[in-house]
Amino acid sequence: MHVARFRERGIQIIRSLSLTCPRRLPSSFAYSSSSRPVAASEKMFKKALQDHPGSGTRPLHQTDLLRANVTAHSKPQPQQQSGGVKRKIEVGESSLGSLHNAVYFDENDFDDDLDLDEPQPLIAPSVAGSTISKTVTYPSLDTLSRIGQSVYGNENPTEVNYPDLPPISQEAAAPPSSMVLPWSSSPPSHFQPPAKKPRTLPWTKEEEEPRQEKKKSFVTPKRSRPTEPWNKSESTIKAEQKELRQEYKKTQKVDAKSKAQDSKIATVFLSDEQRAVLEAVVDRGKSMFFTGSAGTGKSVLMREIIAKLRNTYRKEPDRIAVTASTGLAACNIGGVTLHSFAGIGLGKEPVPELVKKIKKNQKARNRWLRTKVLVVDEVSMVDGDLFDKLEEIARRIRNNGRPFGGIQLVVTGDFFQLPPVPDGGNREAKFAFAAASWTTCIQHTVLLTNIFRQRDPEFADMLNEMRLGKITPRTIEAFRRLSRPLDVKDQIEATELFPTRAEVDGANSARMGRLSGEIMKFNAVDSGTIQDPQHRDRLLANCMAPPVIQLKKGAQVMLIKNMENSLVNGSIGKVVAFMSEDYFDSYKENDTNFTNDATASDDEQAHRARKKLKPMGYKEAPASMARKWPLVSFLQPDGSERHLLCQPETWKIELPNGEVQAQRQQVPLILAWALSIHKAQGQTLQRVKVDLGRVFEKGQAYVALSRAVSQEGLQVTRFEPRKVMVHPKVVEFYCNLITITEVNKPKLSSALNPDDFDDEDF
Ligand SMILES: Nc1ncnc2c1ncn2[C@@H]1O[C@H](COP(=O)(O)OP(=O)(O)OP(=O)(O)O)[C@@H](O)[C@H]1O
Ligand SMILES: [Mg+2]
Repeated sequence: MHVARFRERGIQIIRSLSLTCPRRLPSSFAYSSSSRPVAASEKMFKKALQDHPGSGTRPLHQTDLLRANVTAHSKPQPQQQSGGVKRKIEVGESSLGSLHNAVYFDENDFDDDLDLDEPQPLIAPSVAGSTISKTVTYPSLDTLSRIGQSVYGNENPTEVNYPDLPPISQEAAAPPSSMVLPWSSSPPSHFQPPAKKPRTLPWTKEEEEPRQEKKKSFVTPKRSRPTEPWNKSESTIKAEQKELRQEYKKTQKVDAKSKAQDSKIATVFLSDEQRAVLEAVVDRGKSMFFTGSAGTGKSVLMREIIAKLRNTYRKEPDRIAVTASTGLAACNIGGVTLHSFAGIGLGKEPVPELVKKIKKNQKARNRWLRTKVLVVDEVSMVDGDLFDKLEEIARRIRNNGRPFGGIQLVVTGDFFQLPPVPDGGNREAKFAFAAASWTTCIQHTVLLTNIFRQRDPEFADMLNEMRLGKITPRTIEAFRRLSRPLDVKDQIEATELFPTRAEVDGANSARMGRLSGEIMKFNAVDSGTIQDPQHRDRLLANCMAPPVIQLKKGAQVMLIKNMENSLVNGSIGKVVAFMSEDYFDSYKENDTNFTNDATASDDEQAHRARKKLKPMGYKEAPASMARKWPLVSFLQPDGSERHLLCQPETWKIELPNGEVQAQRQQVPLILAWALSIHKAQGQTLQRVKVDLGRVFEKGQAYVALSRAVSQEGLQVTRFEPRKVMVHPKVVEFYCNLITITEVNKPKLSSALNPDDFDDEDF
């Protein structure tokens, strides 16, 4: 229904602010793809063979390179490639890891490259190129499979001293956070012995179930049995690292398997404007920036684009580089930071030095050479100077004078949200759109306008006013009215958002302290190809999943992985028990045997439950298998509960070639009484409480408030219009966007006229 409503509100596609076509470039940019890189690669290869005559590889001939070019050009979006990379793929054994060992490149081998490959100084592409004015036509709606891959990691026993059985007494959790469980709600049939049939997943039959059956449902994601111990020996770790280096190959094999898992995520029907972007990127290979208010489905669209691109390049996964401005954003989309992709460290040095640095690093150099599509998420936090540096690096390393060295850019974000982090100096943040090369690299800019997160148009308009920094007195009043406490009828409290981590930690530990009951500690298992523990820890510091999480029964938690259509990243719930997977299976089938008895202790209840279950065929798992995991009750928008046994999931920091630099296995939960605004960016929350008193950054107030789905679910305290800070350059950028395209002029130009931003209302 809301789709129809949004259609009424109109679709506005903005066709580029100054759309510069890279086709007509100065002749110095029309670099021919063939001779120099080929010569360079052959020389390097010969040198490698001389240095390591026993490597047993055959030399690469011109025909190989020709064939490589033909292969590359037969792809849907052909781009010029340096022959230097094909050498690495086609020589020697099939595995990239073993090839790396066999060909033996080390840093010094590339000293020659500096002479060979250093291109003539390239002049930045002219902005005054020809202008594309391509009309985007909308396709009809279609079913698209949604991604949101859940990767089930292996489970390993920790050293945690777990209690024997799930603590289920109501007393154990101090009011008001404890949850009253509807233990006796099951029909008598649930007293029957567990059916001896293979485990089925509740969501697959959800449609057929009568409505009342939905009241409470149990979910155990399908997962493999534990295959490796929690504590690993050194040799196991080494073997695992070797395995990870070759994982990109395995990824191919398990493709079908992971697709099956994805199917539990509901299919998303992209809106017309989302589909238009998807087609322009995937089918026509356009470099695009798509933007829009919070909740317009940018992330959903980006996930869809990545899935489609990965499918297009399924035989060469390293052609797609998935990156984001910050570690947190990168971890959320399974990519790496832009810095990490580029191999530039902090990237403070001038471009020639950075180019030398990259050329000495074979892996980084290959990434630049192999990449055909560079995805950049949360671009509002990318520094403009960094963008320019990367653009020049791309041209130099790839010996290709086209914008960004001919790499297709797929960029998203909302510049009204969090800005680039200042680099410590006095320099004011420079946005990516202010980069000299921005307009040359981005062929189309699309403004998404359908807001999905807030279905109430009045609330969506209030937030849009806030986004633009132009708040009417009526909206100010409406926000001030939201200072009342939320009317909450169940056990899930509003998540408080704070600007600083210290405030978040303080709020969460205060709430944990009020709960009685045993603390359960879950340690993450980290691994990856990066062996230096400090380096790995630095990378994983940005992971949504913490290294250690302490939980108690009654703790409010947020799910940080997409599990299936109604249990997604951002779902809020309460821990109701801790139990093993086997125990959960019995619990699922016989939940009335676990009926809550306020007078009995946890141990007594568990003993009773066991006694009842024994004659029904329940066998207690051996101690090694009996690891206990948090059982979380998630409240669904329709008021029903879903119980999920939260077993460890995997987060990866993965380079485009499939190399997993670092990975973390941890239960997919974080404490959610309080959350930092930074961590909340990108989330959709049903109940939010925001105190704007300490907000200090431009865009911060907007990010915080726009997480809410409705006014009923939002409490705002200390609302002051001056807390709603908007960067004037961002306003100007979006004004130009509208002025140039003149799409939907009457509606949007009145909302975004630059003269409106004189602060008269403040
Ligand atoms: N085509 C669609 N159909 C239905 N729901 C959608 C669609 N696209 C997005 N949504 C839903 O809208 C909500 C917001 O989407 P998403 O997080 O992608 O927005 P966003 O633009 O990335 O927001 P933000 O700027 O805050 O990160 C999510 O709950 C998502 O599931
Ligand atoms: Mg997003």
